[in-house]
Amino acid sequence: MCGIVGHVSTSPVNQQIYDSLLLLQHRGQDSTGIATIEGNTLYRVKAKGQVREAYRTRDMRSLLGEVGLGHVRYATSGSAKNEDEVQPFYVNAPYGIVLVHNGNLTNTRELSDELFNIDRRHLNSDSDTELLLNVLANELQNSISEEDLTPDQVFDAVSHLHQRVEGSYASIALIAGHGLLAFRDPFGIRPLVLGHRLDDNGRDEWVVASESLVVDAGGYELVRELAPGEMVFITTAGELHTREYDGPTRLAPCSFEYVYLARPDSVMNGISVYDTRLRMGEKLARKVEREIPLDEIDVVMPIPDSARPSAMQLAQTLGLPYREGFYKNRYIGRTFIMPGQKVRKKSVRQKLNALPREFERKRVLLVDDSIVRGTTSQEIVEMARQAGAAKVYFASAAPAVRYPHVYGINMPTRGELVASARTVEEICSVIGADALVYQDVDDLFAAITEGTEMTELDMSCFTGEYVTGTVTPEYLAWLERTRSS
Ligand SMILES: O=P(O)(O)OC[C@H]1O[C@H](OP(=O)(O)OP(=O)(O)O)[C@H](O)[C@@H]1O
Ligand SMILES: NC(=O)CC[C@H](N)C(=O)O
Ligand SMILES: [Mg+2]
Repeated sequence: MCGIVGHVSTSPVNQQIYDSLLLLQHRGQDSTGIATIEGNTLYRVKAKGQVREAYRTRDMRSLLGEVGLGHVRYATSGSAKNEDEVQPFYVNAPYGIVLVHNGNLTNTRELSDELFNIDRRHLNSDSDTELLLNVLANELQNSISEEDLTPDQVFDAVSHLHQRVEGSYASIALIAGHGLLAFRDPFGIRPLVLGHRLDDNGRDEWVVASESLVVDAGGYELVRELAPGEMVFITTAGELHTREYDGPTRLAPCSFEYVYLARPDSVMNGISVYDTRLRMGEKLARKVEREIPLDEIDVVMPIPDSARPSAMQLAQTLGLPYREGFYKNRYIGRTFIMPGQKVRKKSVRQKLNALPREFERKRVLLVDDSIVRGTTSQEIVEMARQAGAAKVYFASAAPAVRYPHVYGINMPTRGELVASARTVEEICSVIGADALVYQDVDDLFAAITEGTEMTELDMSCFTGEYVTGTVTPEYLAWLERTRSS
């Protein structure tokens, strides 16, 4: 899951994009890029690392114009180390297009073949985003008529793209001399919101972003979430055009956004991420109550940061004391989205430190939002014991992650998942806990959708059922052979 943002403004846009990217940093730490357009000229700066260290003043000054986009990357295709895959990607025809993408395409092999053998396009990286951009460029080239580019021609091109591309994609592109295009895949797997504000002279300004907190922080009004398959085109003059996709669509957003990826102060598909995490805590509390006698738990503790709302609510529901026993070094990023198991393992110890006073002779229930590779839970259980805990129980606000995630979260192989092919007892012994409680799949579904009209979620990493239906055992085996993280 990467973070993407696009701004159509009435004043220079470089600083606004930078500020928005800082707010989306939790969605990707591998690399970042910004592009702007002024007239027919495209400007672009890309760098590895996080937003704060990536851009210099002279880079920012070189980004001219009042329309632009930005990206923070968490690689799911190709490699985090490859500089050629840092987004935004660029093609020079038609017009000059740059594009950013959050998501992961699942028919990359077919697309590569078609683009090379039929469309005669040269691709120079292993990034699925380069494929997405080239499909867009090709379809745009085909839909342009004699007169200059119209929103309808742009929308026709995206409709054709929807027919060719499979997997997940929320995407923003700049078309030089024309405007900003945004679109969401027909299953709405990855998020994308639209915001609006008026400048001091009453002129329209727009923002499109992965999360609503960017809209709030920039002083915009949230217009709405883009519908599955929907396309938005905003001209450089700030005129908004939208079109629904007339092919088949279904809203099945990624449940992992609510569990871990998104910031709790964002609202996704009309659902507050914070509220869902509270409800996860409530439902998990009921399960804990059924599995561990409550008089055997002295204290409930969160694994900072993401588990805090769930742990707090769990403690309150059970009437147990809530304590913070682990302290976090705020200068270390999120460990799960770091590339490579060695660096992830080392970072957990650097990131979290146990406060012995909270552990000595206590029977503690540790709560995390999820257990994926088990990197965090193994280290944490050991740290709790070293700090003097008498018993260490562990509860996960998400169900067991047993299957690869192929829609934009980097867990492509079963082998790396601690819960794959293991029973709960076996996982408990791997992480070294005295008891382990997982949220039930139905309870997670209810925690996210309760009180809403949402009927479907992508929960594939918990259930093995992939919403796009194109993820075959052969594809998963190929993914395992070609990608390990
Ligand atoms: O089982 P694992 O493979 O270790 O993955 C799961 C852990 O990784 C994430 O934390 P992370 O440190 O990335 O971010 P956070 O500070 O937002 O909780 C998540 O919140 C879990 O704690
Ligand atoms: N996490 C994402 O959204 C990744 C986007 C794209 N697949 C990449 O690897 O760069
Ligand atoms: Mg965590």
